[in-house]
Amino acid sequence: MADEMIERESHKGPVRLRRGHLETSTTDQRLLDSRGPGEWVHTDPWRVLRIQAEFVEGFGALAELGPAVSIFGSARIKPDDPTYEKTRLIAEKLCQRGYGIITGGGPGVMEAANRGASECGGVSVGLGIELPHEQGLNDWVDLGINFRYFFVRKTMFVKYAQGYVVMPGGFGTMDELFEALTLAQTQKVTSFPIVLFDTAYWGGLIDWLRDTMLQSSKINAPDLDMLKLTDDVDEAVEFFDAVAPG
Ligand SMILES: C/C(=C\CNc1ncnc2c1ncn2[C@@H]1O[C@H](COP(=O)(O)O)[C@@H](O)[C@H]1O)CO
Repeated sequence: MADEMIERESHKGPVRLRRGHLETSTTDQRLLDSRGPGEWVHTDPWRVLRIQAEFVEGFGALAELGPAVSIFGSARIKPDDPTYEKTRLIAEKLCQRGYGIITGGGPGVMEAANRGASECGGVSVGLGIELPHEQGLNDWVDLGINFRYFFVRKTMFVKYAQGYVVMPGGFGTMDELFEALTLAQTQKVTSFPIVLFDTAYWGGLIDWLRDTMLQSSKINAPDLDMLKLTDDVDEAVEFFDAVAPG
């Protein structure tokens, strides 16, 4: 009888192992008994798990955030720059209207925005990013998460904000602005108001978008409708009334 010849068998989920396929140790034993070479932690499959873990941490920490506005702008301005005080004021006024403030958690405009929110007693979120020259989160972040991956962090800015305020800034700020414009244009997000604050700084860009990009049919007129260009703190804040909380 064939059955009599089978002395042992083991199961791995739906897989049945007999004779030469039988293993002499358990999965737990193999995990705990050996360290083995460590290069695999630098492989893409392992990175995928780290990326997944970052999404899980971010979604978990921000799930109950409530209405919020993300504020972007230069990491390089100092507190004596007039933009710093304007940013602080915008964050404070948004906070008084019930919005939490989300920033990149760094210095400059980010610090000013977190400061405005924190001093007003509101929700002050900083989504930091691991950089070669570590800056750490600014002192006014009350709920902070440090990300390894830019694209995971950028998902959080969009997902947990009802709109953006974009202060004068450089490449990082432009990246955040144009990602939101692209997501809205392709209808990946709906109703996403964006304030561009400081007409002297952003006016040239708006002119170019309208006179060159739109004029040569690379975008459509409604693509520009969600942008509000202003120098006025109250006007900037009131622009979000269309999506006001409560
Ligand atoms: C270069 C300096 C600090 C870098 N620290 C940053 N920390 C957090 N987030 C940052 C940092 N630098 C850029 N960002 C992101 O991009 C936007 C600002 O970039 P820009 O090029 O200055 O416009 C900002 O909104 C962040 O999300 C200064 O010592």
